[in-house]
Amino acid sequence: MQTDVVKIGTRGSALAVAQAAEVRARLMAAHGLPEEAFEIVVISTTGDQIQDRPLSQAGGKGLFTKEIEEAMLDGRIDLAVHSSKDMPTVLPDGLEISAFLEREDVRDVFIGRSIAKLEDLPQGAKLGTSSLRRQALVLRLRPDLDVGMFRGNVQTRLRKLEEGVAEGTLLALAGLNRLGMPHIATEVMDPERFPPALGQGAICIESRIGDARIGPMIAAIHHAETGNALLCERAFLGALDGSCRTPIAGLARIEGDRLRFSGLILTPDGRETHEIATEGAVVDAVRLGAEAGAEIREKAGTRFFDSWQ
Ligand SMILES: NCc1[nH]cc(CCC(=O)O)c1CC(=O)O
Repeated sequence: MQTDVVKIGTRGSALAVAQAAEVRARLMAAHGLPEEAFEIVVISTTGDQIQDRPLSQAGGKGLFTKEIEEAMLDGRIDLAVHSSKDMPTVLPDGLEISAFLEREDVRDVFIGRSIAKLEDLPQGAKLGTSSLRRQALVLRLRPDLDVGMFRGNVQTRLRKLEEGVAEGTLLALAGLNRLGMPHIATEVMDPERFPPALGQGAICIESRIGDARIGPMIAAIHHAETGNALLCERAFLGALDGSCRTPIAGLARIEGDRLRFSGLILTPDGRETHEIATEGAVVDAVRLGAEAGAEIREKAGTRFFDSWQ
């Protein structure tokens, strides 16, 4: 029954395809289905095509999701697998995030070419990253470093490092774990000093609202604790109207029925930072995140946000 094959849309990078395969494996296990019940459909996005400038300058949100969402609305795919940190807070009409998988390691790692630790790099050393958050966090710790653009998927960036384009780079440990290469990290960053992107380490599944076949299928693999943490983090991000390409960091942690959230916003040069910490009941996840966002906004003032432009 070819028409019943569930089509899973994803970007084409090795990491994205590994994430889609993980979702397929979980759906197979949850529903006792064979691999042939699913097809992984690779879709190229604007974010994948832009290699010559930082994504923060490419304009617009959802650079990694737009083409995939169009395919879902057209019925070419049935569900899409994304990294939560690449997901805008507002989705197109008719689509929703229907599940989160259990979160992987949330931490960033430093990968040094010949020096293992960020703090041991010589004065003025070159560090490559295309993330404004990582740029700002690095400059806060090491204002002397020469932080430059480093685009491309994980493999491309590692090749550039080998070629000596930079002395080091930073990546998410979750991605390295999923690619089976955590050993290339030379330093795991402490999330207190170097907080992750909102949503980091969590795979999410997007689908059509009200899809009677796909909706319940996906609900079976939802991880509630991760879902609640992400509700809080995405509410914080929504209140700041940001995306993963602005210098915002933060993390929600859940213990039992309690949720603790801490968030941080920085100027791109890392010189000015504002922090917020809050805690409350897990059932109030969205309110806690939204209030933290409103509060940090007020703390920082409009001049701070103007400096991002
Ligand atoms: N923006 C690219 C991206 N989106 C998600 C991850 C890592 C995996 C994750 O956070 O779940 C990465 C690569 C990186 O930052 O190292």
